[in-house]
Amino acid sequence: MAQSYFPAQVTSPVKELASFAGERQLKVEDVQEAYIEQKDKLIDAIDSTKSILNNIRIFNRDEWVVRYPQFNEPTRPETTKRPSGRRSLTFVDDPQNETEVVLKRDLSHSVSLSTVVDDNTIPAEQEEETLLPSSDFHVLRLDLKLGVNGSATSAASLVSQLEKASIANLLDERIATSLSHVDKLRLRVEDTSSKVLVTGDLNAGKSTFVNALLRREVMPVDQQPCTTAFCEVHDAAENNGVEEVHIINDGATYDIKDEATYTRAELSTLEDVVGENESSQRMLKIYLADSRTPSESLLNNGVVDISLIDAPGLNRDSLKTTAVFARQEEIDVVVFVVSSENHFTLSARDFLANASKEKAYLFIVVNKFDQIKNKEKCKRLVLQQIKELSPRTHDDAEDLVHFVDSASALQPFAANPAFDDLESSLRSFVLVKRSKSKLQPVSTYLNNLLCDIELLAGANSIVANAELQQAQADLSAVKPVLEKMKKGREALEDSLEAVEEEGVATSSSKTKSILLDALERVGHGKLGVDSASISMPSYPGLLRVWEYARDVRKALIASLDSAVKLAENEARVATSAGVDKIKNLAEEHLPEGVERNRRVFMPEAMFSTIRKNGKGTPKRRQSSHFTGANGIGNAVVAGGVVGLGIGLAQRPEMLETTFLDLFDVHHQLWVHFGDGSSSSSSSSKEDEEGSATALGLVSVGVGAMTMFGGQAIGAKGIIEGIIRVSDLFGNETARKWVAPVLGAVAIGSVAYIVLELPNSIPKTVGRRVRAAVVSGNGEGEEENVFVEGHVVRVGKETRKVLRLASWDLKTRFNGALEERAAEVKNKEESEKKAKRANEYFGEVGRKTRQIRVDAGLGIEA
Ligand SMILES: Nc1nc2c(ncn2[C@@H]2O[C@H](COP(=O)(O)OP(=O)(O)OP(=O)(O)O)[C@@H](O)[C@H]2O)c(=O)[nH]1
Repeated sequence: MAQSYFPAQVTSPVKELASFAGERQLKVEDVQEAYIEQKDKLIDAIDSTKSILNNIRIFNRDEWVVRYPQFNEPTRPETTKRPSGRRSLTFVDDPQNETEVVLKRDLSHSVSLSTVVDDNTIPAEQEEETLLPSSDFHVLRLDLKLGVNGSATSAASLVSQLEKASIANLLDERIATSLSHVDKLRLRVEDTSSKVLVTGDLNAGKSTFVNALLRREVMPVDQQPCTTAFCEVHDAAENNGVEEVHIINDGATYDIKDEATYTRAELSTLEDVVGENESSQRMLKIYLADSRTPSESLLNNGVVDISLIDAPGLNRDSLKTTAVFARQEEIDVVVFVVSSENHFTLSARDFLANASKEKAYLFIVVNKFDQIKNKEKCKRLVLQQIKELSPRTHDDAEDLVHFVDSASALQPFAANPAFDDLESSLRSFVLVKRSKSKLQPVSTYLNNLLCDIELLAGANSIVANAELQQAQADLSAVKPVLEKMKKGREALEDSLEAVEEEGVATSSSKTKSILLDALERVGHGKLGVDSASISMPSYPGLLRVWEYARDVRKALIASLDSAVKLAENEARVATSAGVDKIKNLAEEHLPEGVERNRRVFMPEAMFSTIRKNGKGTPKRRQSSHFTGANGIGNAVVAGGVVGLGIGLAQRPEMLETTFLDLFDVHHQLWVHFGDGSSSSSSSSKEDEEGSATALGLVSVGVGAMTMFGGQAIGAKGIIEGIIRVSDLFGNETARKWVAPVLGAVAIGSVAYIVLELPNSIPKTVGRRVRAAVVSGNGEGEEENVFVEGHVVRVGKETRKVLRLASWDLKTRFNGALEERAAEVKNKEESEKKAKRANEYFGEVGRKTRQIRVDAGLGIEA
């Protein structure tokens, strides 16, 4: 079949000619059809390949850094159970990361690449197969040489040192080069021109033969050897249908569009032109209109634009030029004309010997056969000579050696089957030759290129798939964490707020109850708290009543301070509990891998406003409730506490003992002569009960007398007492009784007072101490500044600590949340990218294979 003109593989010239012999019976039309079909397929394949390559470049630039794979011998020895062709696939930018693959060769010489699961127990047939055409690159290979001391190290060792992006750039450049080559190939495939060089001995009838092929007497024919110019005959269609001669100017490269490169001449003047250029081996372009149908015409055959070159006859001068000419790549076929009368001359032998080395495609026309009488003998002799000169031509002599009479072929209506056979053979030969010389190299290059693309796509598919799986695995790990965090965020914030509020509430309420209780007790002359370190002084006797009052005051005040400390300790406990809760919340809400707050809460650092630096200079305290896990630094020294009545024992005014600590005149009067509305507190009620007798009153008046044993009392106090008493007894009757009554009362009172002092002093002092820390608002409403102040202070301190811990957790949580969100976003992008790349390369692989199938390149459908 015609198809066999285009075998998939390049065969040896001998085989080619043999195949040509087998196709002898083929009609020219079949050959033409097959040629056109193959040409169109190749053009389509070239266009599709170009589009794929351009697309890969864009994809490489915009979406995915295309990786360049390399295959090495396996690092592990192959087991007998394993299929052969095991290779380790690595990428040059990442040579350490090996993937084991199996390359299988099937009958169509394709190679399959199997992704191998590392587990040896998995049977080979379960392996997922990706068809790949080859194990190595042909066209897209990055052939880099690195010269070290004159020796080149392997390309692989160089590229492995390169960055992923650099390799992608190198690959891009390689693709660009390949694309421009493909463009050239396209031009080559599209170029339908084919040159047939007609040469031979002097006067062998070359011009006559060319004229016979053209069925026109165009080339000058002479008995004398004359032609020295190379006359290249083209279809006039190439010259806008105009028949004329273009004489190429000396030194110019002919370009039909550039008139400066040639001189025009009328076709009718060709003989003269040839004559004029006899001495110079000039090149003439002759444009001829061939009126015959494409199936008849050689020049205008509808498939290939054949141009015939009538070369000068071979002699010592022209031999070299013609030989060089014949070697040119654009010469598809050399037709050698030999006169049957003369056989092969020395020059002819020389030329043929060389040409058969260079060009296997020789077509031999033994001309002037009509002149030979003993035709068989002649044939035998000529073939014998051909056998010696070009055995391959001799092997295919039936097609390649023709014995004709060119002169008679020009005669109209004269049957010339030998010449017709020659012409038909020549046309087929030109086409077959053309497909070999033009289409086959293009097919081979394109096939190699497509195999490379397929390999590249397959390897990148593997990477993309691995990255996709990695991204999906990462996502399935990190996404639920993010979701949980997002969902838990509000709950965490609420919990933190609750912990803070609860801590503050507990601290505050404890403080309030402890201090109220303590105040209550102090108000009754008892120690605010039971403390081993504080005790009420024992009564030292009347004469040291002043010291007693002072010691009682000290003790009571100290007990209040102690109560404050107790409250603070309770707050510490509550705060610690809160901090622990926050820690638990951290465990509950912070994802793994997020560093927990490693600072340790130091409850003792609470309620200290000053810490000392190394030099002992007081310094404002910063957030030092927490210290580093190592405990270094941040040591907090509980220092003096000031403000809000804190550290009462250190406030001199609180420790000042006055006369009123012994006899609280104001209190007594207020109790008895006040408006009675001061019973808001239970303590004042008790005061009332305890002193609602005249004795209390009298004690005011005479109490001053007891002072002599102690500190001096101001005269004001005494006079005040006397005046009050005299006021009471202002009338006559009273005056009469006053002395004895007064005397009796005084004696009784003094006795009572003296006896009562150990009890009354603590109460008086306690009441006064209480009153000093609890201030009234002037409207009878008592505002417990002491308690409220401490409640606020303790609450604030608790809140400060808990808020700091909450803030820390929130910051960590939000940081971790943002990190996870960014990670998820990142992984989602990777997933998308890998997915897209996986699909893309899969599609490239499929398309590439389809192109090869469609163009009949290497693989069958
Ligand atoms: N009888 C006969 N004469 C031929 C045949 N072919 C050519 N001639 C004659 O041979 C002579 C030379 O023919 P050309 O065609 O000029 O030969 P050529 O090889 O072109 O000559 P150069 O280019 O000068 O070497 C002419 O007189 C032709 O008529 C043929 O087949 N039979």
